[in-house]
Amino acid sequence: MADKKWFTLSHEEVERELETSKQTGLNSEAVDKRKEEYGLNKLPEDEQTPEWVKFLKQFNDILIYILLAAAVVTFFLGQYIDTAVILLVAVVNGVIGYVQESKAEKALEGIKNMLSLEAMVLRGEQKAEVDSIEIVPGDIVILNSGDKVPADLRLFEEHKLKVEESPLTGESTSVEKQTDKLDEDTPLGDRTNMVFSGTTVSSGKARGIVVETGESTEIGQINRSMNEVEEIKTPLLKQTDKFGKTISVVILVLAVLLFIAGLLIHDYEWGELLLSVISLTVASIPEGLPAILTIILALGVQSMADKHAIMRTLPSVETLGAVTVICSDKTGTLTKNEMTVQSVVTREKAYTVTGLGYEPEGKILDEKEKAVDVAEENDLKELLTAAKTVNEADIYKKGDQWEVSGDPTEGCLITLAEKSNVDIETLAIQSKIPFDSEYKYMAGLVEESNLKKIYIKGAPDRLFDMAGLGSEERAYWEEKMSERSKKGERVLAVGLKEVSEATDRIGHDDVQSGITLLGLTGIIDPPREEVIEAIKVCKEAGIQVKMITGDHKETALAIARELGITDQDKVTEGRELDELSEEEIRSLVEEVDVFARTSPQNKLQLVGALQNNGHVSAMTGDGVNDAPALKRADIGVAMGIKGTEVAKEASEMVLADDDFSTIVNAVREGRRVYDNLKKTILFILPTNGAEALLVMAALMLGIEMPLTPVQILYVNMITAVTIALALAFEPLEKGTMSKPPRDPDERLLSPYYVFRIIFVSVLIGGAIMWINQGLLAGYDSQHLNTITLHSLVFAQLFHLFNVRNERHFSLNDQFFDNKAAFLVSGLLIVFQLLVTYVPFLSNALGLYPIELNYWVYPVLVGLGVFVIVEIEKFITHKVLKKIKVRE
Ligand SMILES: Nc1ncnc2c1ncn2[C@@H]1O[C@H](COP(=O)(O)OP(=O)(O)OP(=O)(O)O)[C@@H](O)[C@H]1O
Ligand SMILES: [Ca+2]
Repeated sequence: MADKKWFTLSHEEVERELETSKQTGLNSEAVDKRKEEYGLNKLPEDEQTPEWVKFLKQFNDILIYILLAAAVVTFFLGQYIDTAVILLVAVVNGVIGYVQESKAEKALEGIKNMLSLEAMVLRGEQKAEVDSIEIVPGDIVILNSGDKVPADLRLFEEHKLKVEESPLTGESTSVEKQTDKLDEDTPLGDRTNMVFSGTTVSSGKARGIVVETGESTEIGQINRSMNEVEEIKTPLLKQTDKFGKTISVVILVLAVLLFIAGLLIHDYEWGELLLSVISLTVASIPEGLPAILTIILALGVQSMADKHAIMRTLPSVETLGAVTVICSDKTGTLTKNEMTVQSVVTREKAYTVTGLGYEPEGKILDEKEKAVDVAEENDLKELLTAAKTVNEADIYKKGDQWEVSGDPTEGCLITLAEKSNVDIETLAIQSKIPFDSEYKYMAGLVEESNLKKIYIKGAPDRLFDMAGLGSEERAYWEEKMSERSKKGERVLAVGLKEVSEATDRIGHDDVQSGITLLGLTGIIDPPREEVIEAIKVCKEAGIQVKMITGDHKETALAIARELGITDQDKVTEGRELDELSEEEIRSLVEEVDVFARTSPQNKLQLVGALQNNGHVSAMTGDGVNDAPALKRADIGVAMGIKGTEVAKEASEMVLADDDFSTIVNAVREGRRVYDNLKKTILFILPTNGAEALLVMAALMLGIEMPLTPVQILYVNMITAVTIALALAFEPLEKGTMSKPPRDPDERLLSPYYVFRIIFVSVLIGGAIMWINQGLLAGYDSQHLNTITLHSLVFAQLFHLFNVRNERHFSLNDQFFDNKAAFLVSGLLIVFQLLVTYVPFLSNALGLYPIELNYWVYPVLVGLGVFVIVEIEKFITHKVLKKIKVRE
């Protein structure tokens, strides 16, 4: 169908052509049939990189090049076993890297599926949310502000629709749309009666008939994928990449120098010398490190997803751990978004309402607690009619639970109307002003017994202005509003305006004056209990929490105080921000925690100011106009439930449950992942350091090599791949969440860490030298090699338990929490026994099946390393603390 010019047809013709109905949509049989005929509504997957290319890519690494060069050299020296083992290591390393990368990719893929695009369609007379890949030609799609257009549509109904078509045309300004047919030669950018798959609705709403799906859509023909695949490399991994390159250069230079020194000082035979230098090179390369780091990140993303925080990019996992301020919406994030109207005030009377939740059971009582007859209360009756009419929500029973579809603020008004003892009418709306958080009200034009009027509901302060109240009247309403807001209730005002009979369209200009207030409704929205705890956690962790809400300042403050966000009375309104200079906002934002009546632009001002103050900010948002602030924030957080597609796309993280505590949990997870990445590096590098020292010492002293290249490779692989993996499962250290966030510019390897790596390398290397040259001097090389290998492995095994805790080792429950640490320790010991006593393996590695008493040495080296490093940690922390105190 792709060559059909749908825009040249009237929408009635399109309707006939596609055998559908604008009123009822397709029925399920038709949908099933068309799915078979046209296939799913998706673009072909991106040209997949073949698996073998992905595998070969693993070898495209300078460290591996060095290994391969070593293999070539050993081959020409006739050391075929060495060649084979070096090649084997390169291959094993490639396989591991490949498997890890596929795993990470799968995890991201799964998470992407969790974010699949939904679309609202009309099917069999019912509105329904469906996965957008299920959409077929002829479907009637309903678009709202913030939606992503799921297929190419021919519009037949629109209200102020504006669409951003940059994915298609490259133009970032929004295009206005209409529904009439167009000339055949209209270019793509001007086909205003169509909307195209992949573009987004920036404002307004519309309905259209699906004319093209999948590959036949315009975007499908351009063949650009809708979701670009995220890069797997994160800033941290890039940092380690660079680090790897630096190390390689250092190693190569060292190797050359050593080779020359060896020739000059000891006049070794050059072949033998070359072998030793190769040992050094191989020893110093941390082959397994990159793979381990990737898997730690991928596991982190996975565990965040399990906790309802869906990360859209891998680097954000690291950024999360550095967050210093969280800016949150109020409604639905800090509160439950379960609205109940508890009171109504009109010009003359005040009423209370019984019942909780959306269940339409309860009574409207007067001041004497007597059920009122709504038929006799004119203002109340009209208020209920207006509230029910200018309303797009619905309540329905699901099991024994009453639920709301649409905006809960509107749903509770339906429930209120249902509690009336007389039937409240829903009038037909002839023209409407949809709700927009910029304007904070919503209105509809209705006609009742030949009288035209506008019903309006929205923020009281806005409606007061429109009503042009006298000072006495204003004082009356302000007091009624304030009474309720101070209790944390959300107050909504309802009003009307009579208009001339000729009016058939309304806009914002028509409601700026002449409104008659019918009354106010006081709505409770209880805070989420778990948020109180989450906010305490933030405060302890040095993370500031700011409430940025569209609600009234007294309501905002009451809720903020209840949740513990602030204990002061400071609150700033959006319009006050508009008056301030950037400098002033920067200092204000450090002092005020509650911002009320804000517009989406205010959010952008606030993130900007926070960032200029050096903060790393997380910012929540749900609407289209929140997108700029979400993009600007270091971690944009979109709501999974009430958020729009545009908001999700602009953000780094999506909250599956819209809950503030989920953000805090994600930050905690971010800190854990970052700590474990650091610990892994701290753990792995001393293996290489110690080996390099041993090889260098042997060369310089002119003694026999303590390990063969094969043995060195074995040690590197076994420590990196088995023991280090345990660190991925290390729980968050106690006390991490009572420390301030890390400096975002902090280097992965702090000077202290560099010291620690050198210290432990020297410790292990020194201990082994002492055994070889002192205690067991004169023993045959097979014994010595075997004991050296076991000593290295045992030293690292014990060292793992040093690294698990930043401060000092203790036998708390956390120690036992990481089952993986014990599992790998057990496995490692079994491995060591196998390679020593199974003849086939010990031959391959060149090990000697040592007598039992020799095991004393490796165990003592391990224990010694453990104790000394613990002492070093203890002293260092004392010293560091002193330095800090003095500062
Ligand atoms: N459906 C609605 N119809 C009319 N007015 C509304 C509606 N929803 C909200 N309002 C009014 O607009 C104000 C701002 O609403 P908005 O959705 O921007 O923020 P919010 O939901 O109150 O708070 P938050 O930004 O914390 O989620 C509300 O305080 C209310 O007075
Ligand atoms: Ca909001």
